[in-house]
Amino acid sequence: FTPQPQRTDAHLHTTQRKITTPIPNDQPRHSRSPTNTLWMIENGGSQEPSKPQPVNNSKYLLPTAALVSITLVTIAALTQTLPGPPIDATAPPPLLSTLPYGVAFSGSCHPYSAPLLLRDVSATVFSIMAATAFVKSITYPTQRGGLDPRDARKLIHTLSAPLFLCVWPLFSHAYGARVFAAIVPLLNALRLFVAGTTGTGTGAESTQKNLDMTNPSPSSVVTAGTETELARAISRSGDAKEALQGPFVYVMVLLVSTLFLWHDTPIGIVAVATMAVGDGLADLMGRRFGASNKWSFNKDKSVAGSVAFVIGSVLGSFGLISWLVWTGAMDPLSLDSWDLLARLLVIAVVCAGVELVPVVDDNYSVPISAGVLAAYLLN
Ligand SMILES: Nc1ccn([C@@H]2O[C@H](COP(=O)(O)OP(=O)(O)OP(=O)(O)O)[C@@H](O)[C@H]2O)c(=O)n1
Ligand SMILES: C/C(=C\CO)CCC[C@H](C)CCC[C@H](C)CCCC(C)C
Repeated sequence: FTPQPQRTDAHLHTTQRKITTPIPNDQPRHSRSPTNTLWMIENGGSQEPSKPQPVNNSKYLLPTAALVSITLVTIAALTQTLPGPPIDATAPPPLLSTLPYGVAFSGSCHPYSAPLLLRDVSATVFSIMAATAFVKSITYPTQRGGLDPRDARKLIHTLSAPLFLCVWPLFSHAYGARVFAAIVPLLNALRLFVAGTTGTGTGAESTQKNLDMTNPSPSSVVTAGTETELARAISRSGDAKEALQGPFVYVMVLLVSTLFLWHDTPIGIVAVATMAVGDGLADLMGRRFGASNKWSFNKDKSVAGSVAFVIGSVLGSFGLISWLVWTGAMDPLSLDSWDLLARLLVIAVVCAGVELVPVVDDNYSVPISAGVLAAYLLN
């Protein structure tokens, strides 16, 4: 018990004392910091501990960033900087078409018409709202102890990207539609960046850090915004800074695949499905059924997890390719279904091996390996 110097502050009309109590290790993760610093704020001398009410000052981040990005891309489309539908629909226009003034390079696209623009803006707004609602549907129960954070992290990992690719048919056939779609992973990358860099850490840490009563300005009060909730729900250790690791790489892979591969080719689809569904199911199934069948060369991972990886990758890739072809978003491949499944199986088995390599971050190695193999075997 270390009483702080008595201080009253006209601004706060309170005094405070710091009580540090060690927390046993069997306590829930979020309270298992080395010391659970509990700030007691005495209001008028009462000894009742009271937690500061968090101020969500990041709730305007997502809508503001969404409005700015959609406005900028719309202006690009209206000024013909962003190209519309390819003139020769049988041949995808060159990559340069998506770059600013790229249509001048290729000359192979119509202008962005108003109906196409309205469709792509609407699809973007819907996807942003759906992404926020989907993530919230997992972080909300996790924040209240209804879901193990490790399962929450992997459920979001497994489902986010496939669900995003499932809404791709909502976007138009304009070449620039991929730039609108790329706004969705870009905004989530921004959310993760803000959560990981604003030091909103775990419960005690953020309380201690943000309740700096030497500077009782509103900005020093805990900012428990949705970004903090998101970062804690997808963090293995409870440290919000983890949002800048696996999760950030995941959405950047999704951004690059959307912007530069889109559904012109199966390469990005296979890379994303292998990263999301394959690696996600490997974790979820491996942690449950892998205890007795660990690999001899990598005791952290199991045969059960690798089998789940292969099955998830094949079914995820095949399912998403089939969906995009069936909805007309993607041209049919020149392979029949069994040939496609066989090639996807080869890609999945090789990537399952890559996932077992302990010295490389599988958030990079798996999608890159899947994309290179898909370019060779499917394109
Ligand atoms: N082939 C695999 C892959 C994973 N696992 C199980 O899932 C856990 C987490 O797997 P990992 O890929 O290491 O996930 P993280 O690295 O924690 O998550 P991320 O890839 O998102 O960073 C492993 O400890 C193991 O219990 C497994 O049994 N077999
Ligand atoms: C926890 C993650 C990886 C760790 O291995 C994944 C983080 C995912 C982001 C928090 C949210 C990504 C949302 C997608 C870009 C869009 C989904 C849209 C869809 C319609 C639900």
